[in-house]
Amino acid sequence: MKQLHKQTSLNHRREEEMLGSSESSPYSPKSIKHTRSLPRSINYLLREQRLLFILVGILIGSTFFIIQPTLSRMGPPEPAHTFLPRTGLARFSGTRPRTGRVPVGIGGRRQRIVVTGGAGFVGSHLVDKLIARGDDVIVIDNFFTGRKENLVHLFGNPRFELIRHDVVEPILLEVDQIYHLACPASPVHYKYNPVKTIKTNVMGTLNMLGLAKRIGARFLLTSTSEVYGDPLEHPQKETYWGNVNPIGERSCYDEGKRTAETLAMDYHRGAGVEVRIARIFNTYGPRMCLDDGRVVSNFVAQVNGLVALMESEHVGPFNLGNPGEFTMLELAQVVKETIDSSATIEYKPNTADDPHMRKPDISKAKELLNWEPKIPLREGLPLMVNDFRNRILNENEGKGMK
Ligand SMILES: O=C(O)[C@H]1O[C@H](OP(=O)(O)OP(=O)(O)OC[C@H]2O[C@@H](n3ccc(=O)[nH]c3=O)[C@H](O)[C@@H]2O)[C@H](O)[C@@H](O)[C@@H]1O
Repeated sequence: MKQLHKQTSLNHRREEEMLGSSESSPYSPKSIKHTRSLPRSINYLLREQRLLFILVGILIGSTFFIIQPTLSRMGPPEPAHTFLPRTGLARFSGTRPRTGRVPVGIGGRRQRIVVTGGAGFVGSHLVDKLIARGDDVIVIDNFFTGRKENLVHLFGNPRFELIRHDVVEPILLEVDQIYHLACPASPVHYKYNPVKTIKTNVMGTLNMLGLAKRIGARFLLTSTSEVYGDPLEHPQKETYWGNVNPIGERSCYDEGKRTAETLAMDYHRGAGVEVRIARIFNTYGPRMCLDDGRVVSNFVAQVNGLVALMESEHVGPFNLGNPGEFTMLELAQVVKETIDSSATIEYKPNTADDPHMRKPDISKAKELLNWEPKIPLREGLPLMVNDFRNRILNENEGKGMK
């Protein structure tokens, strides 16, 4: 009963509302004339000057869109590189404008940079250079051959971060540039676990290229003169395809780096990633592993070449090395003259697949990157040897920090 009563009074109220809206509303006396002749929406617009508001809105909107492009042209030049907000990831469109890149250190904003293998010999010098330039640097290293001592002077610097991580596992970071150096580089180290060396070169490079693609970062690969193998062309230009044994003891490194180059180029062509490829020739200098065992030929000046390449508009590959050629006997002579006159020379059989001669043609780096090595062997060697001596004398060498 109660329910029936409720329903009846509800219907009654609805009827009243309907009547009221069309005939007896005390709130819209002006509209009564129009309601019968015009559709409801037009009637709504005309009522209380809604149309005027709409027209003013359209006028403001179109003024903004006409003026906006002019304003953005008057603003500071936009760097060609896409900078990502710290809070979000963006995808590289593949058609980024290449003009207007502000050279780093000349009024540009500081960059966020990842250096994989940054605790190593070349990597740690590179990190020093980037930090000195004012960038934020994140080092990723699994400390296979790298050492915390190489970076200890940066601990506590708010622009420096160190992450213990193996690049064979993916990692998600937001940065503007990736220098990918992580890889055991000396034969004693890469032959220690050849399968892991290949894995680092393939999976590690894939992961870092994938990251570069995802966040729109520029990616630099440190490849090596080993991609030329035991060269049949001398000196080696970047156009030379090499002579590499695919099944030898050194193949894990040589072929690993060749594959890394292939991956970089495929990400570049296929996914529009901005890649840079450097082929480093044997480098020597302070912080080199004491047991490195590689023949010295270039002081760490290569680091400047890496930065010049990263900031350039050239993909590469670029040979970064010293074209000054010397035999092992000549090198031994320099050591005797500049470091230890009592040193004696021992003759030992060569290791398998060791290249018989190698000499970079660096015309391309000279011309396009304005780079060439500056420190002659006689000056550079004693610097490295002093560093070795200090480290051997230091009781903590190799202990505690690793
Ligand atoms: O001259 C070259 O061709 C080489 O130069 C450097 O190598 P380098 O600094 O001389 O060698 P290391 O001192 O052994 O540095 C390699 C770094 O990579 C790190 N690493 C190695 C292996 C690995 O799986 N993950 C990883 O982070 C090591 O711990 C170390 O810090 C580059 O790191 C190599 O990529 C390049 O091939």
